[in-house]
Amino acid sequence: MQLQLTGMGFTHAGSRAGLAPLDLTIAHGEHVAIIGPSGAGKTTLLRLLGCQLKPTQGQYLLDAQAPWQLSARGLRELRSRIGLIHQQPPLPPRQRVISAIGAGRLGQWSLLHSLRNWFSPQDLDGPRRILTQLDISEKLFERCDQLSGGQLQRVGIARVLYQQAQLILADEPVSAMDPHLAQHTLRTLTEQARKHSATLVASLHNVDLALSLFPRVIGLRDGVVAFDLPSNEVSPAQLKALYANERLGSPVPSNPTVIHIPRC
Ligand SMILES: Nc1ncnc2c1ncn2[C@@H]1O[C@H](COP(=O)(O)OP(=O)(O)OP(=O)(O)O)[C@@H](O)[C@H]1O
Repeated sequence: MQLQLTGMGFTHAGSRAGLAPLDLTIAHGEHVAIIGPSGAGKTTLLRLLGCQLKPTQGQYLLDAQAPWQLSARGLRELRSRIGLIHQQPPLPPRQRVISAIGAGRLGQWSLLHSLRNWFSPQDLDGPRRILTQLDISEKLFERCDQLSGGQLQRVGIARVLYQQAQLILADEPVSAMDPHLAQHTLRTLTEQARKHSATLVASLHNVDLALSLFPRVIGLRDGVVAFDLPSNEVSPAQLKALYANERLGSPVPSNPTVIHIPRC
């Protein structure tokens, strides 16, 4: 999907925080990482892109359609093409992993097929294949509340990959994983998104992963775009300025890329 923002901004109700008006175009199939300090507006931007929040200013077009001018049914159809990956996937605790992944296609199935799937999962191979790619296939029949945070995050990713979303919006998708697992998982996500020509926008606190796995990186600070560059053009000085924290003094490392993960 293609995303086009023109002077699009957002202010949270009862607060002055949000997102300053911005112009941004993300091409069909493009992969973009959003980085920036806590409170910069990364989640707010992703929620706007996913049509969960309505902009308070400007225009947002998704594949040349204005989502908020669509009928309720049109908006539902549009949302069914968007896959949201949450830092803490909102999966029912007692639900089995197989059902949680299958639910990714609920918006595409008939009522009858959904009901059948509710009682007995109709497709085992698809979810199992994706879980294998994410190195967690042994959890196919486990309950979601028996998984660790990192395992649950992988189930959330598997659900969106199974959905075959055309736009994937990932908010800190690997934050609960150790560095090597985070790299493997994010690499799998980007490879699968590329294979299906899905547009991918992900917020990440791990700058190394953002720079190594995403060709374009947007730095956000205080609701304002600080830079929007090819990842190989982002300089240490720009990263240092992005994460500078005047209130906490100077914990900013001279080289802010904290975890060094080999690029394979
Ligand atoms: N529902 C809300 N009502 C009022 N203000 C909000 C709301 N949600 C977020 N904010 C404010 O909007 C700003 C941006 O928040 P947001 O969650 O988008 O930041 P973030 O970059 O995702 O942060 P983090 O990295 O900590 O997740 C913050 O100042 C936050 O306090």
